[in-house]
Parts: sequence; C-alpha cells; structure tokens
Amino acid sequence: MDIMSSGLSSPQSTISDWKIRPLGNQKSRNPWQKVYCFDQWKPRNFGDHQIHGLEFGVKRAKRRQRNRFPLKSVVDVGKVLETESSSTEGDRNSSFYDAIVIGSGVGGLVAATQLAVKGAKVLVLEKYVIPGGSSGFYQRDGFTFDVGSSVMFGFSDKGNLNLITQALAAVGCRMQVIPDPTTVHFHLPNDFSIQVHREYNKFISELVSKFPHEREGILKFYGVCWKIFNALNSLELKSLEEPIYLFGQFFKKPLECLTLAYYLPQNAGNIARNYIKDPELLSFIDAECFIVSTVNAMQTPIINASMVMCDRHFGGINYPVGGIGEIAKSLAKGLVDQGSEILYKANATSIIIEDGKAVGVKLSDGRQFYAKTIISNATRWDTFGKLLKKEDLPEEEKRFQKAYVKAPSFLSIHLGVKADVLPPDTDCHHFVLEDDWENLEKPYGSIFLSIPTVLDKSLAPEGNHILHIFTTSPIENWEGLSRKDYEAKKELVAEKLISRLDKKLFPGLKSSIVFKEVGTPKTHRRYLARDSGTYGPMPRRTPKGLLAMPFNTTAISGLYCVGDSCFPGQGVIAVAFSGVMCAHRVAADIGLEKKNPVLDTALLGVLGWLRTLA
Ligand SMILES: NC(=O)c1ccc[n+]([C@@H]2O[C@H](COP(=O)([O-])OP(=O)(O)OC[C@H]3O[C@@H](n4cnc5c(N)ncnc54)[C@H](O)[C@@H]3O)[C@@H](O)[C@H]2O)c1
Ligand SMILES: CC(C)=CCC/C(C)=C/C=C/C(C)=C/C=C/C(C)=C/C=C/C=C(C)/C=C/C=C(C)/C=C/C=C(\C)CCC=C(C)C
Repeated sequence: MDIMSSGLSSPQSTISDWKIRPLGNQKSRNPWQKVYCFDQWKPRNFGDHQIHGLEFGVKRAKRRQRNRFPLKSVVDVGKVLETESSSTEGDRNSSFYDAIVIGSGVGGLVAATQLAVKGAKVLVLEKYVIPGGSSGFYQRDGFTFDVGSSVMFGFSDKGNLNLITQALAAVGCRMQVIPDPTTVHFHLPNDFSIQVHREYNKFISELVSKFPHEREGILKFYGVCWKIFNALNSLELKSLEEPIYLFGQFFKKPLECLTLAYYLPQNAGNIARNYIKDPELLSFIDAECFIVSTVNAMQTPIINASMVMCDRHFGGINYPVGGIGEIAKSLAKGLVDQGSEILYKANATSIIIEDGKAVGVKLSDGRQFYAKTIISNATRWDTFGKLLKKEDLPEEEKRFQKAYVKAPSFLSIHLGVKADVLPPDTDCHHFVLEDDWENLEKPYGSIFLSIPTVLDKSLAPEGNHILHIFTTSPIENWEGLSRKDYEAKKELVAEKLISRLDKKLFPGLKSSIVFKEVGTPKTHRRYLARDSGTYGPMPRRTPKGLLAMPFNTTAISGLYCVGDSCFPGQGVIAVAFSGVMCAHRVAADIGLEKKNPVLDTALLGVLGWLRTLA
C-alpha cells in the first residue's frame, strides 16, 4: 500500500466515520518512517479533536516528506492516514501521544512503562544520552560506575513492595540480582560499629548487645516499623489520589489502611523517643534515618523509615548484575517494546499551556511535542521554576516550597582501586561518621561509601575494585570560582575525604588508586538537570510525617509530577512508587482506568485540605 497516496476524509468527520484497522507488519519504504500498529487502540482514544489533528497531520506530513523531514508515524484508520508527532511551528493539532514524560529517571520510566502497558502511547524526553538520571551509569577505563547510590530496595521476588521488580516485570524484564548480605556497615563515633545484616534477628541481636539496657525499646521501635511495613505490604499499591482504588483498599483492608492513616503524619524520631532513652541509640536511629532522607529521625516520616528498615530484611537488598544502570536500560527497552518512544538529547525548556491546560513540551532545539497529558520527572523546583514561569507559581506549589527545601547537593568521588587494599569480607556499603554525632547532617560531615564490585566483579577490570564515595555538599561552595580554583578545590576536598577513609577503614587506600573522577554539585546540576544539583526535597522544619508531600496531580490541568519531589519522597523505590501512582491517576484521567469525576473532585479537595494542615 502506498501510504503517501492515501486520501483524506472531510475535516468534519467524527470517530464514527472511522474504522481502525491494524497495519500488520507493513514496512515503510522511507527509512526515516516508523510504522505503528494501532490494533490495540480503542476508538475512544480518538476524540474529534484527535481525528482533526490526524488529518491536519497528513497534510503536514506530506509537506514534510517533500522536505525530507522524518515522519514519525502512520496510522491506518480505514483510509491510511499519516501524522507526525513533532512540529517546529507549534501547531496544536498534531497532538498524538497520550502522555509525554519529561525525564527518564526511574520515576519517569516507571510512570511511562506503566502507562504503556495500560495501552497508552507515551513519549519520554530525556536531556541526557542515556536513561536513568541519578540511577544511571557511566563507563571509564573498563570500570562501570553507578551514578548514584547502589543500595536497591524493592528489588526482591517477595510481597507487594518489590516495586522495582514489578515495574520491570510489567514490561517483560526479569533481571539477575546478587543478594547483599549486609545493607550497610555503620562506622560511628566512639568506635561504635554495627552491620545491618540481611537477617533481622542477627541485626537486632547485634544492636541489643551494644545497648542491652534498651532491649525492650529496640524491639518496640522496630516492631512499630514492622507493623507499618506489613500494612503497606498487604495493599495493592496504586494512586492514593484515585478514590475508587483508595476506598476499595479501605474496604478490603480496613485495619491496615487505618494503621497507615494513623502513622501518615508521624515521624520516626517521635516514635523512637516513645520507647528509647539512650542518647547514643537515638543518634543511631538518626543515622539510620539520615541515609533514608538526608535528615534526622525527627524529620523523617515513619512510613518511609519503616519501608527501608524492614524491606532490607524482608526482601533484602539485591544488586542487579551489570550495575544499577541496567534497571533504567531495561525499563527504557521495555517501553519501546510496548510501542512507546524515548528521545535522548531532548532538553525540555518549557511546558506549553493552552487555555490553562498543559498540552505540550518545547525543546531547546525548537521542536514541540503535544500530548493529552504532560508528566514532569524534573524536580518540582525545575518544573515550576524553569519549565513553567516562576511568576505563575500555583498556591499548592507555594505551600510545597514553604514546607520543603532543596536538600544540599553532593560531592561524589568514583575511584578504581587495586583490589588488595580491601580486607577480605569487606561489606558493599558503609556509612562513616568518625568523631562527633553533631556532624551527621553537616556538609562533608558523614561519608557514604559503596563498593559494588564486592557483589559484582564484572564492573571493574580484574584485580580492581570500584569505590563510590559521596557526601553532602551545597552548591554555593562551588560557585564563583575560576576554572583553576574550581579544579584545585575538587582535588583538595576529594583528597580530604579519601584520607578520612584511608585512616578509618582502608589503610593504603590513597596509594592504591588507579582511577579517580570527582563530581561536584555543579556536575550533578548539569548532568542530572536538578536545580542546584539537589539530592531531593527535605522538610524545612519538623514535618507532619508525609502529610504535606504532594502527590502527582498539580494545580495545572493535564500536568502531573513524578519523582522525588512527590509523595513519598527521596529513594529509588520511593520514586518507583510515585511512578506507579502517577500512571494510575493519568490512566484514569485519559480513560484507560475507571474514574468517577464526582469522587475525584471530593478526594482531591480533601487531600489538598489535609496538606494545608501539615
Ligand atoms: N542523587 C543520588 O546519588 C541518587 C542516586 C541513586 C538514586 N537516587 C534516587 O533517585 C531519586 C531521583 O529519581 P527521579 O526519578 O525523581 O529523578 P532523577 O533525577 O533520577 O531523573 C530525572 C531525569 O530527568 C531528566 N530531566 C530533568 N529535566 C529535564 C528536562 N528539562 N528535559 C529533559 N530531561 C530532563 C534528567 O536528565 C534525569 O535523567 C532520588 O530521590 C534518589 O533517592 C539518587
Ligand atoms: C491518602 C490518605 C490521606 C490516607 C490513606 C491511608 C493509606 C492507605 C496510606 C497509604 C500509604 C502508602 C501506600 C504509602 C507508601 C509509602 C512508600 C511505598 C514509601 C516508600 C519509601 C521509600 C523510601 C523512603 C526509600 C528510600 C531509600 C533511600 C533514600 C535509599 C538511599 C540509600 C542511600 C542514599 C544509600 C546509602 C548508601 C550507603 C553507601 C550507606
């Protein structure tokens, strides 16, 4: 069939005039053309508006074909129509996608893949050249480095909270993983060292042996965490902004939902203080929370603390063979396998708003893409400060920015070292705070260290290990420096951190280095496209647990957010949950899932009101 010679219908035609037929395996003769098969599309996906858009797209497509522009898609709707999805001239009529996702962090990818498997046509726009954002990877001199943390929660084959495993399975991926016997080895002031073993009882015994007088308090505090975790684990996790699902869960699991509702506004620090008095043990709980949220226990929602403190024993921490980057790569591949698309080097500069509704995205190279819904995986500060005009900040976002600030960015050092510098049985993850508990939250105060080659040797050339060292660091420390001073400061700060580890953990570390690369907050701002290179949101004051954290809908119709500045916050599994929630809400709004507009209005109103109480 000559797709370019097909006819056009009259512009007045409606969906009833059209018959949607699959194209089968038809191949395009134009090497730039992609031919999509729309057999799974239901007519309801084509409103009048869309049909007109397609027709308009045909004319444009033909013109562009003559100009040798790439066609993006071909739709067979009885007569063959061609349409293109992007436009440099900004015609709103070429709307084609159900959703555009700005950013391919795990949050964005999970939202995109979940939508794609529900039958939506999704376009992901990623500024960088590979997917993953903070969960990406990079390769140098035979080393494969994880960009961010290597601690992967929610990656087991058990229960309902293994959201990473579930997200991959949804697009037909199952990854080989390596179980980590120790989530983290803490090296704390006063020579207090403790390993968080995979086996819960082993960890608790070790903790009780250090604080025998607090045995009961320890059991009670972690007992509350288990109560919350078990409640979470009993639910089917979907959008808390979708009333049919939410009320359904309350009906099916009333006790568990009430437990979660009760703990939703509470923090780990208060709960710990109900049972524990020893200041050093409370400081340890602070350190436990700090690695979850970059703030102390008084500021860490108990639901988030419980999630992490129990999943590490329930499903355990598992590392993907080949590195963390494999997760994003698999999700991106899964997305494309579902018939959706991902564009790299696609730097979104603004969200196009028409009649108060988000309808498209404009890129820095001038291209524009249109969709029924826009999902931003950029932080809320970037979304409402850069992609949308700062001056038009909706009240909801003002409230968010009042309750949460950007956590400081971080300094990270990726090292390749000679393997023999590490003692046998070295753990994969370490948290180091040498002398003074007061330094826990200070910039450069505590050090995170991951050695993923302890689990997967294939990440480094034989005889070597990878060390990923990171610590909090504000971007202000790195601005206004000349190139020379900036480079010198990088060297100096890295040297100090490496010396601390050389002294505390691995004597000889400095002289065993074969590769070193230092990333500053500016590096993270640039490559992760996160405002000030922020690690994520942190509460300005003591929060009411998770109550103030916004979900996925925004004050702008058709615009959704996903990622760590949405409920439940920082963490790969947390952003995966945000992706699941977002996809469910968007699917309901575009007619791929059940929806009740009256209940929607009521629930969204109540949730908005609850946030004002926080
Ligand atoms: N910072 C770390 O060290 C680290 C490491 C691992 C995991 N994590 C976790 O990952 C979470 C973040 O995950 P996430 O999914 O929310 O986001 P993310 O920051 O990982 O990914 C966002 C993606 O969006 C892209 N992007 C941003 N603005 C864009 C634009 N204008 N145009 C096109 N692309 C754009 C970025 O390039 C990036 O790939 C953090 O909370 C953290 O807990 C962090
Ligand atoms: C809707 C209302 C008002 C009421 C209804 C009640 C109800 C049904 C509530 C339901 C709530 C739900 C379902 C909540 C779900 C919450 C979830 C899934 C939370 C998940 C949180 C996960 C977190 C916080 C994970 C964090 C992980 C992190 C940050 C890991 C970081 C690791 C490091 C930084 C590395 C450390 C590294 C070294 C080297 C030590």
